[in-house]
Amino acid sequence: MQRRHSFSLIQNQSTRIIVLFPSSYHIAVRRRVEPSRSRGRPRRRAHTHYGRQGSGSLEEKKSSMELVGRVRRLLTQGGATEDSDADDVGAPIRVGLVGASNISKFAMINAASRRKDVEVRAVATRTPGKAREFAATNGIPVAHDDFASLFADETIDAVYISVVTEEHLNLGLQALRAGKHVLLEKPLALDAQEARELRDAAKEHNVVLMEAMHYKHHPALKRLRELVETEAVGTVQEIDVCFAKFDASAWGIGGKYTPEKLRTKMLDRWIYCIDLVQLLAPGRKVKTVCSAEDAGFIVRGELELCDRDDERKGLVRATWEADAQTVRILPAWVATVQCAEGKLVLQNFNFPSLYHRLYIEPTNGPARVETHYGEVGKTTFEYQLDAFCRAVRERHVDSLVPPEASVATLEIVDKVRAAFADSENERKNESD
Ligand SMILES: NC(=O)C1=CN([C@@H]2O[C@H](COP(=O)(O)OP(=O)(O)OC[C@H]3O[C@@H](n4cnc5c(N)ncnc54)[C@H](OP(=O)(O)O)[C@@H]3O)[C@@H](O)[C@H]2O)C=CC1
Ligand SMILES: O=C1OC[C@@H](O)[C@H](O)[C@H]1O
Repeated sequence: MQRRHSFSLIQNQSTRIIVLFPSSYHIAVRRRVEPSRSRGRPRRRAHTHYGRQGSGSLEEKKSSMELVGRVRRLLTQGGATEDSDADDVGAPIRVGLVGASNISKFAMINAASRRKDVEVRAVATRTPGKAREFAATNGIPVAHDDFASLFADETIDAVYISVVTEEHLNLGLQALRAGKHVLLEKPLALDAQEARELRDAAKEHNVVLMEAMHYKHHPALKRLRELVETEAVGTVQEIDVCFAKFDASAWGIGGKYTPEKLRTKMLDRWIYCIDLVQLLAPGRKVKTVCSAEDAGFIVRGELELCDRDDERKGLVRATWEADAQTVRILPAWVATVQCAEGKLVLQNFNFPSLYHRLYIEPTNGPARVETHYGEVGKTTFEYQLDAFCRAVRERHVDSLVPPEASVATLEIVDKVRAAFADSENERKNESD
């Protein structure tokens, strides 16, 4: 294949070349990483994936316009169409926002505006006045200056919590105990024990608890799972996930994180890597954390996953890396699944509704590329809201996102954290 590089960056100690050509969705990522300190083996293969070639054709222009339409749909409110959701499901679900966050605009306000069966009725913030301002800007009828009065509001059926992760347990428990259904931003909690407490409270109060892992509900992810499950290119051998996005604060722009804050900030990104590994290798348990390294804005890990019943059968190696420090124009959110008879690559697994490419590359056969946008432009958050509404109406959370899955993911996170500590100690000992 002929390569066209429109933009490239060579960056940082771990050698990374990023090539981007957003107007034609041409994103290439090449990574070459030094051998792992702990095992002396290369942590990653270098790999490159190129989208469609060329630019300027009618088809290119059409797809650029489609991209613009998808971005607009994410950023704006819109009316419910005639055939949009459940007219006959009875009264709308009345939602309260816990936190006046940016993400709540996309994940709840804009998503709800496109359906008739959800009403965003109230918002609460801890900072007096902020809720009123947010309500006025976003057309929300009720504003509360504290969370307790939102939880006590009997006109609210469900809440969407999108405040800092450190507060998920506290506010999640208050909401569940008040009998509200809860859509709780990812990561569900800081660790597995907190997640278990939330899961148990939801059960006790017979309400729905769903983690807002929006990406999972998109058709592109469903297709990737189907290809894995049907062994389209053989059994899974290795899963490699990269979640990388520039963060200004990593460079001291717009405020610096404290070391504590940095840890949760990065967890809020690398949780996706572990979550995706879980999604693609369901029912497996972590046999070993081969290596794990937390270097602030770059967090890496390597796991061995084994079948629950038979450790010799189907060992899968999973590697992942989250990076907020590399300068990049577009995020690199890439999942690579190496199978016995080929490879599957999903570019932009995190926001597939904006753009994505799914590469299917059999070892002995022609490679192909697929896209799965589902309903034109429908965002990952709209798919997520479909699932949440279904869960509320049926009192049953989708098999993609039950609280057990969040607990299982955080159990792996806890193991990885323990390995971080080991690798830090190892490094200290080496330098002494
Ligand atoms: N699904 C997705 O794509 C995304 C999800 N997220 C998730 O959303 C959540 C919030 O993200 P983040 O970027 O940290 O949001 P922000 O730092 O923007 O905070 C959002 C809200 O949190 C409130 N807040 C901050 N600290 C506290 C506290 N101690 N107690 C109560 N409220 C508090 C802020 O209130 P105030 O203004 O009054 O300080 C603000 O309303 C996280 O769980 C994150 O993982 C974030 C981005 C994207
Ligand atoms: O959930 C997220 O996805 C997008 C990221 O930019 C953000 O930091 C994270 O919270």
